[in-house]
Amino acid sequence: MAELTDSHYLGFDFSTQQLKVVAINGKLQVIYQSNVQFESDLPEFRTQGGVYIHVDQVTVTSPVLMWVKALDLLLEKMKSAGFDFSRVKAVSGSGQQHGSVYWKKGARKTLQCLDPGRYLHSLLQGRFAVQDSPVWMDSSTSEQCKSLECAVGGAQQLADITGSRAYERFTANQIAKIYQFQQDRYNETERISLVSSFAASLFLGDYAAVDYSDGSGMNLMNIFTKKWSEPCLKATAPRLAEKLGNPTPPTAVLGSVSPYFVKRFGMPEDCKVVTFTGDNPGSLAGMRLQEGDIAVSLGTSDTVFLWIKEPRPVVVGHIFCNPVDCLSYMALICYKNGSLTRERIRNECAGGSWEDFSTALRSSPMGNNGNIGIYFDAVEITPPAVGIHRFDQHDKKVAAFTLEVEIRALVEGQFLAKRVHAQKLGYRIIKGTRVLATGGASSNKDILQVLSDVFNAPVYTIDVANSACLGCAYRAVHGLAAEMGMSFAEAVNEAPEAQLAVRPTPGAEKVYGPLLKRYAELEEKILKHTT
Ligand SMILES: Nc1ncnc2c1ncn2[C@@H]1O[C@H](COP(=O)(O)OP(=O)(O)O)[C@@H](O)[C@H]1O
Ligand SMILES: O=C(CO)[C@@H](O)[C@H](O)COP(=O)(O)O
Repeated sequence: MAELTDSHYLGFDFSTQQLKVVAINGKLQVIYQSNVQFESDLPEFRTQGGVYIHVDQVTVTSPVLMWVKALDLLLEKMKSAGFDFSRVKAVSGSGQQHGSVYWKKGARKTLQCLDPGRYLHSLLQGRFAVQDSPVWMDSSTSEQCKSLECAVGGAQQLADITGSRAYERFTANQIAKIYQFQQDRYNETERISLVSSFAASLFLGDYAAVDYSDGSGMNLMNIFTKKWSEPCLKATAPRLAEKLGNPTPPTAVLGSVSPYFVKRFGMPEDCKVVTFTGDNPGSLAGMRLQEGDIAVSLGTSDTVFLWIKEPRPVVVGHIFCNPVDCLSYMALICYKNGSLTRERIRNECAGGSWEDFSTALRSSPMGNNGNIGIYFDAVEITPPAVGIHRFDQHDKKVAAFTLEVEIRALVEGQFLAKRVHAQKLGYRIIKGTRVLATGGASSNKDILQVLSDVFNAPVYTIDVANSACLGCAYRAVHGLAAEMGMSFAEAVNEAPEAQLAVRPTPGAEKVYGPLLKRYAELEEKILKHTT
């Protein structure tokens, strides 16, 4: 038993607004958590919530060195807090999906001989061909999307290969844009990483492979053969396969940590680096999602995801390889207007207070007296539309709502969209369905109550709001166990179960049934006017 509590496993998450870490012991108990906020802890990079929104409003990037410096800061913070690195048996992690990092020729050598007397950010300065990495919030690559779909015979054909039609934020389209507009930078690039494999490379002291699950968010990998698709590579940029390396199973042990971490932080020489993955796949692991459950992540982006066995890619949403079971898949729908839109409405309608935002939700009726709001501050992903759309009970467009109605309309509209789209993907809410909620906003019970009412299902949460970090700490444990043939479920069997947070209010289905139908029709109408 002592052996179990003595061993430590780390899970990192390089997400949009912050870098977070969770440490667990061999009994899967959380023993440490910390984070570094990009905007407030690293003000020298002058990001807004970790990103730069460019003047065209559609190009969105993050400075790659900020992520490196955040890791320096977080590790120093852990050291000052007395965290015992010498007990760490394995490290894994996740990153915001789709974002890409361009390592300059020669960077591999630098990674292989990092001087433990210096910070990573000073060692890696000048080692990137592109300083500002395109991230998932970018929607500037419509042209590249069109030509990728055209090259493989259409949107459905691309989905049949890669699990998704072409999306602006997907890495192939971002790489194509860099090749077309910054060819010298592309030519200077020795390796292209995802945010997840970039982070793994820092720990490994060498280029880390892209895993199947995060690799599914690139429009480049065949999700069935788990190899790069030749037609997609060819349509994106020349000599791309050699810059990507081969994809690897998410459970693979990549090697031991770089001597940098042994000498600087006292990690054991045989501490393993388990493949890093995307943050949503990481959350699937953290929530120990089971078939039949539906997960709703309320982070910077909102996402809905499911565990599926038989993938049937369509042109709505995405199919990714499953991060914990190579024979399964996960379906995912992503929304750009998540927490940032809730924050805007909180600031405008509740004086910047989540408490007052919650009071407004509690004091307004389910169904909002028939008022529906659709709030796309930025061009949405599902559906690709923009603007603020308010409708009264007769579906008549109105210019404004009262403050309380506006707050409820936003939250109800966001959850109606999720249920409508999940059902379009084939998901059915049945008796016994559990909604598992995670992400920053899942700490808000009043938001969860609306989620539970709209889905007419109980909502469960886990103790750690950052399920991606926790999931990656679990994945670190499993990485070692998988080498002995153990499944993920077996490896984390003892982990705490998700807890019931809220149950649906009686009568909810009667209220939201008709609203779901109206929401779907109104969204169709908006989309018709957009395209
Ligand atoms: N009490 C709350 N109610 C609603 N939203 C909240 C609350 N606390 C935090 N949040 C939201 O959580 C978001 C961050 O979520 P998180 O999952 O940590 O994001 P990411 O992983 O993308 O960095 C913030 O942008 C904030 O709007
Ligand atoms: O684009 C997607 C998923 O397809 C996003 O969900 C990103 O993975 C960003 O994650 P958060 O930082 O919002 O958790």
